[in-house]
Parts: sequence; C-alpha cells; structure tokens
Amino acid sequence: MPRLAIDREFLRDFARLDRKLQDRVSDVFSKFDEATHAGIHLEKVGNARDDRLRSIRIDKFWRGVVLAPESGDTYTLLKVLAHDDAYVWAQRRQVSVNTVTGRIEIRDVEAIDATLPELSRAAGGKDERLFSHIGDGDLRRLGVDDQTREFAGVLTDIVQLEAARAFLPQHQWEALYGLAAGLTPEEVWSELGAPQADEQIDPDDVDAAVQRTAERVLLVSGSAELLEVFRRPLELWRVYLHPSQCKVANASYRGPARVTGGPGTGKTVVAMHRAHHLAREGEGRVLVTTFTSTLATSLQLGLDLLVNDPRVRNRITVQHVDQLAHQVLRQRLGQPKMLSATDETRRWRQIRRSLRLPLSEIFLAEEWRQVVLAQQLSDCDAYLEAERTGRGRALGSRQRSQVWEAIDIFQRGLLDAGLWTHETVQAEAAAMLSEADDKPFRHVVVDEAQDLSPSQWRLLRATVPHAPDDVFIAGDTHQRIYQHRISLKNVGMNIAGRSVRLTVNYRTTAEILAWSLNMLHGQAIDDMDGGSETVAGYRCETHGVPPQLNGFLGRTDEQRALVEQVRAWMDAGVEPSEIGIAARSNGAVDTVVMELRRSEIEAHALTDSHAGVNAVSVGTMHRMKGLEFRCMAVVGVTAQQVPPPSAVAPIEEDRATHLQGLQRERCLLFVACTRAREQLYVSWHGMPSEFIERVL
Ligand SMILES: Nc1ncnc2c1ncn2[C@@H]1O[C@H](COP(=O)(O)OP(=O)(O)OP(=O)(O)O)[C@@H](O)[C@H]1O
Repeated sequence: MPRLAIDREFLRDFARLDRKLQDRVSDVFSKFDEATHAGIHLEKVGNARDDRLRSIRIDKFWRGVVLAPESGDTYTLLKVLAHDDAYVWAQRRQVSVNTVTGRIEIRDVEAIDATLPELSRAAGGKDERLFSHIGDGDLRRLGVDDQTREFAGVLTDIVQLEAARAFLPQHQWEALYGLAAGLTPEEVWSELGAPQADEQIDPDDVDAAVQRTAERVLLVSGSAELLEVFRRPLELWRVYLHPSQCKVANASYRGPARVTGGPGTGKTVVAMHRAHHLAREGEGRVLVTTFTSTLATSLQLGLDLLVNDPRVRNRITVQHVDQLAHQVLRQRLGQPKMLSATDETRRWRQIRRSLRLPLSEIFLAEEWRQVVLAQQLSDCDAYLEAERTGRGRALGSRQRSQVWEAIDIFQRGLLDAGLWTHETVQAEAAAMLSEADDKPFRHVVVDEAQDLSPSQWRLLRATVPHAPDDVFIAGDTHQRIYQHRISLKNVGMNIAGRSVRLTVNYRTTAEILAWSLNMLHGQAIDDMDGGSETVAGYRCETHGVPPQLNGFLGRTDEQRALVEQVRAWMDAGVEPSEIGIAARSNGAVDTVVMELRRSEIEAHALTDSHAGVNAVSVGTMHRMKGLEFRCMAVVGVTAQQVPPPSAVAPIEEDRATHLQGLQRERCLLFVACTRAREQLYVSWHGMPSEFIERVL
C-alpha cells in the first residue's frame, strides 16, 4: 500500500496557489493510492540528476515533483510548480541520506557545481578562509559531507555562505552558519537539536530516511489526514518542528526548564507543543499562561488548532496570570475591591506631603513594588537590610526609615479600606496556594515570561508542586517591555542546565530583522539567570524588501501617507486582517482607527473584541506583543513620543531607573517592528525618535 509523505516545501508552494488549483492538487493526491497502482501518473524527468525524482500532472500547466522510492512504498511530495519550473527544479536536484543525522537532504547540485569554481578562483591565494579554524573531523561529526566540505573550504565571507542557503542541504548549511557565527561545534550541535541517528545509517535507504525526517516531512496515513493538512497549509508550525524545537518541547526535565530565542523563533509554538505533550502524557492538568488577555486569547486559538483530541485539550487551561490570581482570591474571599491608579497616586501624594518627604509619588510607588513587594519585605528591619538592586538613587538609613514609614502608612491605608492592587492580589493568591496541599495544576507553561513580576512568578510557583516537568518557561529578554527585572532563581525557578536557545526566525525577513536588531546594537541585555542574552547565530528563513522609513513635516501628512500605504497593501492583495498598525499611545491608536474608517478602510482597535473580523488591527506597541502581521506599520516614531517623557524617570531623579526606562522603551519599539512577516513601514513627523536616528 503506497504511503504519502508531505515535505514542508510542498505545503509552502501549495499555500501560494489559488483556491481552484489547490482543490485540483487535493484531488490528485487524495486519489494517489489508485493512481500509483495503475502506474500511470508518475513520469520520469528527462536529464534528471536523480532519477528518483518524478513529476505528476496536476493540470495542463502545473506539475508536482515527487520523490519515488527505489524500494519501499513512501512517496514524498516535494514541490508544486508551473510545468517548466517543476522540470527545471527536479533536473537540478539530488536527494541523499545524511549518514550522521539519518535524515534525507536535498541539494541543488547544478548550483553547487556552477558556483564552486568561481568561489575557488575568488578565494585564490587567500589564507584566511571562513572555516580555516574548523577541522575536517568536526565538520564531519556535524554531518557536513564531502561535497559541502569542499564548498565550505573555498568560502571567505559569510555573505557567500548566506547566498548558498538556497542550494546547500539545509542541515549542513545550518551547521556551517552556526560555526561562521562563532559558535563552537558543540554549541552548533546543541542548537541544531542534535538530530544524530542512533543506528547504522544505510545511505541508500531513502524510505527509512524519510521516516526519520519528521522536522520536514509529514507522513500521512490516508486521504482524510492529507485533506486536513491541505486545509491549513499556512500553519506549518502544527506539523513541522525544527529538531531543536521538537527536542525542547518533548524532553523530560527534572525541574523548571526554559526556551529562549529572538523574536519569531517559535517560542510560543514550542510552548504550545510542550503543553500538548504534557497533556497527552496525561499526568495532570496543564496551565498555559502569559501576562495579557490578548496573548492568552491567541494561545487559546493556537491550542484549539494544535490539539485535536478533546480529552487532551480539556486537560489544558489557558489563563493569563492575573485572571488566575483573581480567580484564586475570589474563590476564598469574594470579589476584591481594586485601587484605581488615580487613587493610588493621590494616596502617595498625601503621604509624601504629610511626612514632608523630598521624593516623588512615582518614586515611592516604584520602591514599594520593586523592593518591598518584590522581596516580600514585611517590616522596617527587613527593608533596612534589603538590597535595592536596579534602583538607582541611593538611600541612607535615615531616609530608608522615612520611606518605610510612608510605605507602612500606604499599606495600612489599603488594608483599612479593604482595597487591593494586582500585586497584592497576586501575593495573597500565592500565599493561599503555597499552603494548599492540593495544587490546581500539575504543570505550568509560561509564555512571554520576561515580563512577569516577582509576585506573579511566586503565584505560578505555588500553582504546581515541585516535581519533574513542573514549569516550562518561554521568553526573550530583548522583548522586555515592563519594569520587572528578576532572577529566576530568586523566585524559586532553578533552570540551571535546562535552558535552550532557538536561533531560526520563522516570521520576519532577514532585512527586517537586521534593521530591527540594529536598534538594540550595544545594549546589554540580561538573561534572567545571572548572564547576558546574545543574538549570535540568529538567522531568518526568508528574504524580502528592506523596511520603508518615512519622515513627514506634520502629523496630517503622516496620517495621509499611512492611509495610502494601507490602501496600496490591500490593492496588492493583502487582506485587511493581515495588516497591523502600532502606535505608542492609546490616543494615537484611536486617531489611526478613525482616519482609516474615514477613508472607508475596515479597522479595529486591538482592545475591542474582534474575533472573525477582516479588518486592519491597530494597537499600542504593548498590545502588539506576541502577535504578527504580514504587513506592519509602526507610526508616530517621533522624538518626544517614542519614548514619551512621562514613561521614563528623569535622569536627575534616578539615573539607573532612567537608563532602564530608556532600554525598555527601545525594546518596545523593537517588539513592534519585529511583528512584521513580509513588510515593515516605519513613519514619524518632525524629528525622528532617538532610537531610530542611527539606523536611518
Ligand atoms: N517549525 C516551524 N515551522 C514553520 N513555522 C514556524 C515554526 N516555528 C514557528 N513558526 C512560525 O513562526 C512565527 C513565529 O513563531 P512564534 O510566535 O512561536 O515565535 P516567538 O519566538 O514566540 O516570537 P515572539 O517572541 O516574537 O513573540 C509564527 O508564524 C509561527 O507559526
């Protein structure tokens, strides 16, 4: 009985076809069983380098390329292209089995043969080659075969390697790229997900290799499953995980574990697969959590797509952290009465005045949150001895006593009035759960972890028992957009030896990523675990057009140009729901929505409920976290607006807090820009923001 396997390239081609052609492809392959029995459809490709590559007729103009086995019965669908392109593609390619990884690999032999002599000539007598520091033995161990080693040997520049991505076998190219980025062979091995075969590999057994290549080939067991995959060709992440993603999602850990990586490297995808894996194992309930409701909704939708078995899906609860904290508190004490932001400022102001403190209410509120609540300090002595890491302004012991007095009055005031803040709700809920023998969940999976506060971490720690696979953390400190700087160890999350970094960006083009990363150039970013975060070896799957950067004299011109840009995207076939617009403030978001609607373009603010609406999404940069759009505009990137002066503490009040605030705002802009999949448009009026001045 022949079996079908779908290569991820095939599904990508399929996603680009028009609906009628997609139906035709589905039709051809759902009848594949009968067709191969009759032996009619697969045709040999003339002048092919590899005669296992065959073509299959889709219609008069289109062909599929299929890898047919010499022995065995697995047929792999590799490409769908226009007639002539399909033949050229098949003629140039060679399929082989990597004897280290055991996976199938496809290379464009004609491109390698054509490029090699030219590169050799260009390298000429140069001693300095890109890989002269790496021995043949290391390359071999990483699965780099003779032909690729010969090719690598003549490279003198990483740009040449980048250009070779289109024709070298993927795994081998990734190994070389990691080495060229300065990683050691061991680091490369670990970042590739170490897909080493643990058996003797027969290089001629393509069928066995196809079965092993789960990261790029999906085996389907019948036409119903095939049609289900064809129904959602864009959601490649559901079926193909990079080996490094797969390994992290399915491993067993003795305690908390973490996945990091720059924007778009699939951390959320891994978090969802991890939740699926844990729920399938069936050891207990799984909580998937993050810090905003928008993100929780997108996790919910993703899990609904990923997890087909309703019993497994029912074991997973998606809730954002504050929702969990409020639920725990409500169950025991009823609905909490919340302190409003204005009331809080008023209370601090009154206390500051009555004690004649020469400190602002913002300073006092931050001291309370970042020092007292973060470290759970309950009396003056503890506060006098506490470390105030991250707080720039030094306080003498007399000043500290005065500050404590202010904090004590503030806390007693809340108690007397029966008022809560999100932080006190979290702390109380954490205390309740810590004492409970029966924890509500067995596993917790946390996404966008870099933005959680210490009390949110304590709550999550108390939600699950200390046990293997208890906590799984996904996050990226380059994308920290709130105040909290924590050490995971201090909040009970010891991830030593259980942290993996992902390096392939599946979302953004190389051009958009390079431009956005430039904004962070020179910034020291911590890794929440006592070290610093790096972007070494970070790379993109696709190329595209460079970001469009546009300055205007005034706000009206900027708005008008934005409307024109949105219209141009739509005229080019981009759906309104594939367009995102970010601005720094709520006011700016409202203006953009209004302007678009005035120009009869459907638009909605991300704060509105928008399920199922085909409209342009407009949101603050904060709201954009974790989302993505085919075309993204980031507007109002103007000096005085990005960053807004009110969002960053004045340098004269507290230098360290000021610098942290600037970095946070810079990261916020970085987050907004890296939401773009294909096109990024950035605009400002008057002077541009200081964050983009040097990347214009
Ligand atoms: N293995 C994969 N194959 C194909 N697409 C993938 C894969 N992994 C992730 N993606 C896609 O890449 C994009 C980014 O993934 P995801 O949102 O998980 O990244 P992230 O690291 O959480 O990003 P960010 O930190 O910027 O929010 C999504 O469109 C996702 O579907």
